Amino acid sequence: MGSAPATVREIRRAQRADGPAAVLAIGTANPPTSMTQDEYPDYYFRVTNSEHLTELKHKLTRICKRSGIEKRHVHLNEDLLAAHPDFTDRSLPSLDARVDLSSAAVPELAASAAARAIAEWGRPAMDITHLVFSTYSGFRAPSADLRLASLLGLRPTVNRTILSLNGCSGGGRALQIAKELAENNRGARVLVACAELTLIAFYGPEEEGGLDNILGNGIFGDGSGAVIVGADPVGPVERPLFEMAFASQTTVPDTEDAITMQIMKGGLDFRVSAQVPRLLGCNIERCLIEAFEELAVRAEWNDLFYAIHPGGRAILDHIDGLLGLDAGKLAASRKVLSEFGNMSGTTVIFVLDELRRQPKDGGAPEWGVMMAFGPGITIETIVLHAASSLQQN
Ligand SMILES: CC(C)(COP(=O)(O)OP(=O)(O)OC[C@H]1O[C@@H](n2cnc3c(N)ncnc32)[C@H](O)[C@@H]1OP(=O)(O)O)[C@@H](O)C(=O)NCCC(=O)NCCSC(=O)/C=C/c1ccc(O)cc1
Repeated sequence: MGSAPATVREIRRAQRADGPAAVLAIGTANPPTSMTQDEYPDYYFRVTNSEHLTELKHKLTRICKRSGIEKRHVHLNEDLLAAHPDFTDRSLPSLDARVDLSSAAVPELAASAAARAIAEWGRPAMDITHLVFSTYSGFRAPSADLRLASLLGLRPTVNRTILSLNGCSGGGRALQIAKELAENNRGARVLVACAELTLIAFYGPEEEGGLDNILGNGIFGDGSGAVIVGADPVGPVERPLFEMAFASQTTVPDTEDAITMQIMKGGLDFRVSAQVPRLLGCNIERCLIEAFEELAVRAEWNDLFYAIHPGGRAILDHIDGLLGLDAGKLAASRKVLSEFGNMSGTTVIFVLDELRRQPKDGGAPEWGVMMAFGPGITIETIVLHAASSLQQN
């Protein structure tokens, strides 16, 4: 006589993880070419044959000086640009060539970051059950996620999801999806990969308007970040870094036009309102209050650690001021901004990586928050709990 068959509810309970999803490993990568902010305006106006647009060059110089950025990495170097001179003029139909270049380069860059994350994780790539890939630079199917799975030797049954055009909130969204997958599938190990290449949106300055393009050229850079997410870590191999205690997405009302992206024949066209730092500033604290109320955790803003997407220096300044943060609270975000610029959705993964490396003189906060912002305006919030190994580090 066998035992009574399990109910669907019992089967479902057994399928779920016991513990919360946790960040188990992080890897990052950048293209080898880098440029300092001091040299960028001369470079940009020279390679786009636009030296005569002196007012715009002065504006880009002012933005570079005020950006809080020292250097950025780019895939589209001078040699590649010489082979694709039409990229400098967005009225020309250059989209095909841009898609060719990014379809090849995005998975390669993501594979570099993911290989580092997998090496740190300590388990074979074949143990990855799910892949969530976010990019604004890929417009082809099969997509960059399939190529990445092949480059890494993932199992043929890996569950793939690709997110496109989430912009700067892409990393935050991908991590939230990974949390859901890990907590709802016992034993799941989710690889989150983000890779962003500005070559899809690079073009020369325009005499009429085009200030969004000048802003973009002053602050955006290329990079890739990868994270392994899983619940119920298998010791001693798996060492959790951050547990993901709560996640939410908020759309700021009436801000659909504040950040927009659209694919055009000449590449990706983007618009960024000068009001973005203020609009975010007005809504950040409400997201934090709601998140910590859900958890019933009493939080003083200065008692938390922060992994904030450094969309621009002015955004970090607004958040610092509105939350009344002590000096250095946003140090990880500012350091990543300084060394790499705004790498859109992937940046927040660099910030998490920086955060876990920072010295914790005299102990570190137990609770913290990751926030990323993108078109919508969308605010992705994840409340993090530092694993014990990190608090003592
Ligand atoms: C570093 C900035 C740009 C300047 O610093 P500042 O302290 O405001 O300094 P100033 O007030 O002196 O401003 C310098 C100049 O920058 C100009 N500026 C100030 N924001 C602006 C503005 N959104 N537009 C175009 N001029 C501006 C500003 O008008 C001014 O021009 P001028 O008076 O002629 O010197 C700062 O304003 C800042 O960090 N802004 C936040 C930028 C921001 O909104 N980032 C998040 C959204 S970005 C996004 O969604 C990306 C999409 C994306 C798209 C394509 C990709 O390839 C990749 C990604």
